[in-house]
Amino acid sequence: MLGDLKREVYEANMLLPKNNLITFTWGNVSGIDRENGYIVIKPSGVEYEQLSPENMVVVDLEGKKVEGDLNPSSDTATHVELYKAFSNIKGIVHTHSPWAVSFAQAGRDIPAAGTTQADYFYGSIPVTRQMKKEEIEDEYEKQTGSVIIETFKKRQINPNQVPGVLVNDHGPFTWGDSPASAVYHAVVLERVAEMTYHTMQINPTSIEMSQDLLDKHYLRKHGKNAYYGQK
Ligand SMILES: O=C(CO)[C@@H](O)[C@@H](O)COP(=O)(O)O
Repeated sequence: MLGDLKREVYEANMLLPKNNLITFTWGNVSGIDRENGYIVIKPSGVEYEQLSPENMVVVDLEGKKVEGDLNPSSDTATHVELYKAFSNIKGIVHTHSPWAVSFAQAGRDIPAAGTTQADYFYGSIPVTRQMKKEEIEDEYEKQTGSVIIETFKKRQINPNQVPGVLVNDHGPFTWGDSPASAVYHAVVLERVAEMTYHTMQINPTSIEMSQDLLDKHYLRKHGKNAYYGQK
């Protein structure tokens, strides 16, 4: 079942170590078949060299395993919540990439400081609030998803325009219209976290880019009159 999606998700997982986003087994990619209501995700705690299309795990939209010998990623319930809430996304990535984690642990957004970020994220990459004791104790991974969704709702951020978040004290989640595009956004997020950290050292007081330049760069790639790249 879902052979093509398993291969796609496997290949997207393998892009994480290739792009230096992974230490040990600290990360995961999933993809969704929305027509049939199935999610394919990396197995939990398995070394990247041991992964294969065949050992990807299939779960339903309740996070229940429907195919696979191995346990699904420990973050499966977070992925499920995000797929349910953000109806356009088709791939999700979680990593512990160090620059993104640095902002998450500091409880700070990554502000939109320049065009590298503006090409992919239409504004700041938000950080969630800290999780409460009861959220940590009961259905922690599902509650992690809920706290992400709450952040986007409360701050009126469109997840199609800002395809990533920092979970406070934890790390980044990104998404996209395929598993590979979610990885692409994870790479961009890590690079802009590093650049922004350095920018903040040079100018600690004022680094936000102008709204005009943010609009120009985001919309020339993603607006209805987008013209960046080839047709
Ligand atoms: O945050 C954690 C573990 O604390 C996980 O995201 C990370 O190690 C990846 O776990 P999985 O191998 O996907 O279960």
